[in-house]
Amino acid sequence: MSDLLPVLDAQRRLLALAGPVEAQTLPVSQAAGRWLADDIRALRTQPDADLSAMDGYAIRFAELPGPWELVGESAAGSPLGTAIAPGEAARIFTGAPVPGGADTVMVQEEAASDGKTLALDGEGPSAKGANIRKRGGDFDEGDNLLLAGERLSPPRLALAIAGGHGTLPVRRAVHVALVSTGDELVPPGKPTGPAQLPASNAYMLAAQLASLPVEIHDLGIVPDTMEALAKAFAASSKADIIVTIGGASVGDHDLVRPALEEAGGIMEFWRIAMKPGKPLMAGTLGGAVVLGLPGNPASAFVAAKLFLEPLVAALSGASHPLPRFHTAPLASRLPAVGKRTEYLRGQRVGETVEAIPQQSSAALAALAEADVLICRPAHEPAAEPGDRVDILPLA
Ligand SMILES: Nc1nc2c(c(=O)[nH]1)N[C@H]1C(S)=C(S)[C@@H](COP(=O)(O)OP(=O)(O)OC[C@H]3O[C@@H](n4cnc5c(N)ncnc54)[C@H](O)[C@@H]3O)O[C@H]1N2
Ligand code: MOO
Repeated sequence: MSDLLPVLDAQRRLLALAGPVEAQTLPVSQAAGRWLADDIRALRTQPDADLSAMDGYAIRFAELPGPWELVGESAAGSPLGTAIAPGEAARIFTGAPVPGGADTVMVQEEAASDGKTLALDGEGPSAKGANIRKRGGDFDEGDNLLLAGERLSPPRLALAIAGGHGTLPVRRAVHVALVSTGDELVPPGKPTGPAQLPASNAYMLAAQLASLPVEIHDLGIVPDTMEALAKAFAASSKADIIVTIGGASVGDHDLVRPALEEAGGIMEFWRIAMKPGKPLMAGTLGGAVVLGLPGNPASAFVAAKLFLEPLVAALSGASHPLPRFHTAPLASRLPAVGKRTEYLRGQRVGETVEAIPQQSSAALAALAEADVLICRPAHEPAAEPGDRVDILPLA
């Protein structure tokens, strides 16, 4: 077991195997969720004028409590056009430019007006400039709004558009080939004999990647023969990432590593100090990164969370591709950890978390119940109720 690679070392070695895919320019309507390939500067100032933050009246603060003569209105998109003179006020709406001469907006709830004249009817604005969003209060033209390597979250996408951009430089979608290996596997919905089971992992992995910018090529089920695996590798050689599922361990039918080498690929590392997911393998084949995931469903899921999702993010240009752990207090005791870091399938109980009793890496029913992974580093002593543990929320 001494040759098992610590998880963080393995993650770093994996992410070092390939750089980001090429950049492309996409219309903003297609750029959500992509990672930026360049910094984004503001092409305009926002707001580009002093705007009213409320519905009310534009006045001079020094003239409070009025009365004023009403001389017109300023609405969002159609400004008053002239400045107000002393003794004058203008009707104004949220988002409308404040007319010249005015320096304050009085909210309509604190005003009395017959449409021609206006007077204070309440406390009134507390200071000069009240209820006005100053020009450039959000950002100024030329400001650096976003950095290369940041992901276009919904607010960041909106910020880039507000900054004047109609297209954005992003990384293209990452092409991921999925290869399910095993003579026992049967396509979904087909009858199974006692020695068979439905091939579920590729669908789980595709769903795990669904929120990332990927194009999935599912090569289906490949029998446990060198020829079949060699054909699958050849068919997926244009992918950025080739994911094999199963056949990663040490049995006589675990052929992924020899088949990769036979196909001209290079194995970079194999076997990680993690539970589940130990037999994970990484390598390269031409320009593709090959990730060999274990076949057990919980092993494949956890290995994909810790390795495949970060690899996709790194190839997509992410500056911080590794998952971010949180902490939560334990609801119940956990035993001391052995030589492999454990990723326990867990559930939230109020503010606390607890491990599901069934931790077999073959148990899909238990995996499907989990809403967190509880991370317990190798060699940690037992943890008591209330102790904080690292968790990775699952959607
Ligand atoms: N002597 C040893 N045996 C095993 C070791 C070891 O170190 N020494 N490691 C064990 C661990 S840990 C794991 S995890 C498994 C992983 O083995 P493989 O990656 O070779 O996976 P398979 O044997 O092909 O399959 C394991 C299990 O998962 C099922 N499976 C496979 N593919 C799918 C799929 N696409 N969808 C659903 N289920 C799938 C398969 O039928 C098996 O039941 O090895 C241990 N053995
Ligand atoms: O690593 Mo295996 O994934 O422990 O069952």
